[in-house]
Amino acid sequence: MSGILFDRITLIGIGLIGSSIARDIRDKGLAGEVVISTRSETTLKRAEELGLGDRYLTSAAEAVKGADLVIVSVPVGSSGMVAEQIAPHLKPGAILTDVGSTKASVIAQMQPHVPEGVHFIPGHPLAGTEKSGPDAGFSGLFKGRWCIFTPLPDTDPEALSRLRDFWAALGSRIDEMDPLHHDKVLAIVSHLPHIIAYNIVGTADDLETVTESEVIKYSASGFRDFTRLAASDPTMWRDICMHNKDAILEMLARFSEDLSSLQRAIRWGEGDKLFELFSRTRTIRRSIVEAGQDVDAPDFGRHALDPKN
Ligand SMILES: NC(=O)C1=CN([C@@H]2O[C@H](COP(=O)(O)OP(=O)(O)OC[C@H]3O[C@@H](n4cnc5c(N)ncnc54)[C@H](O)[C@@H]3O)[C@@H](O)[C@H]2O)C=CC1
Ligand SMILES: O=C(O)C(=O)Cc1ccc(O)cc1
Repeated sequence: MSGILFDRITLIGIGLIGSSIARDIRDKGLAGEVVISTRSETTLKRAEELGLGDRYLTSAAEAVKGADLVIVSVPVGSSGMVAEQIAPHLKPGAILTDVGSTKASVIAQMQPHVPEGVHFIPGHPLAGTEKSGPDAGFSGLFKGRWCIFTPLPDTDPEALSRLRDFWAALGSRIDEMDPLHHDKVLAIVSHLPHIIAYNIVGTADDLETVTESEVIKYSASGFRDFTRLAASDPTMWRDICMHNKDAILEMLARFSEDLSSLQRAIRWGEGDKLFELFSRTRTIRRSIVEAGQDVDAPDFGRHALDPKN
């Protein structure tokens, strides 16, 4: 138990991320009241069955009334529409935040709707899995993981400090970044790996000389890791690709160049070149493990690797 940080918290979108936040709020007693809104009746009903909040509404506009903290957890392509719906109903002094995987586009979509007196602080917890929906969430998802804020230049320090306290109560480590820089960093560490995974699994699926049953049967190798990422939600990843287009294309150009160089080294039997690259990348992995950011870190890794998930 951490104690009440906000009298009323409204969660818009109750999928993997929204429901994980809801579970932590409930378990740690961080809010006087939790109001949940999502546009699908079925998802809302499921959230109620799971006991994720105190009140459940399909209308986001109704749900934000009187809320001290509003957290938008919807696919990034829907953030502008949600902001437009809720804007006239936000309480003066309220904090409005999001969890979207891209930041410059979310800011461009949401900020024009945010009324004077409401503190809009964009955020992104770097924690998740390939699952989606309210059943996929779990408490402790954010423990030991980074949460990056990309505050706007005139952000109220008091509001920022309250939001930092909230994410700290969920166990997150907190950083701040310029939105465009965030989008570049995430393009290489998160968006490209997913795109590469979608691509390699698609390539395997298209092969004429290797059957689908062979791919499934023998995939207990490197390929298996790619299939986990490639099982991620299509709506979410379509939106990320469309809303972080420039940074992703920049990283893909670099990636393709480096891949061509690797292809050339293999073609010409340049063993030393291959050995040098594979040794360099190995040290990156070691640094990640040493920093506690590998899959065996906190609850995230164990959950994601559990065959039931
Ligand atoms: N899945 C992950 O690993 C991570 C996702 N994110 C970001 O978090 C956000 C949510 O992702 P997930 O929870 O994984 O997705 P999800 O698919 O599990 O849940 C999305 C939720 O948004 C609702 N929704 C969709 N459009 C809506 C609208 N117009 N109005 C109201 N509700 C709407 C859906 O009904 C659902 O409840 C996305 O922006 C994603 O980029 C951030 C970190 C990690
Ligand atoms: O499942 C994985 O490996 C992830 O990388 C989850 C994830 C997806 C999107 C984000 O913006 C942050 C984390």
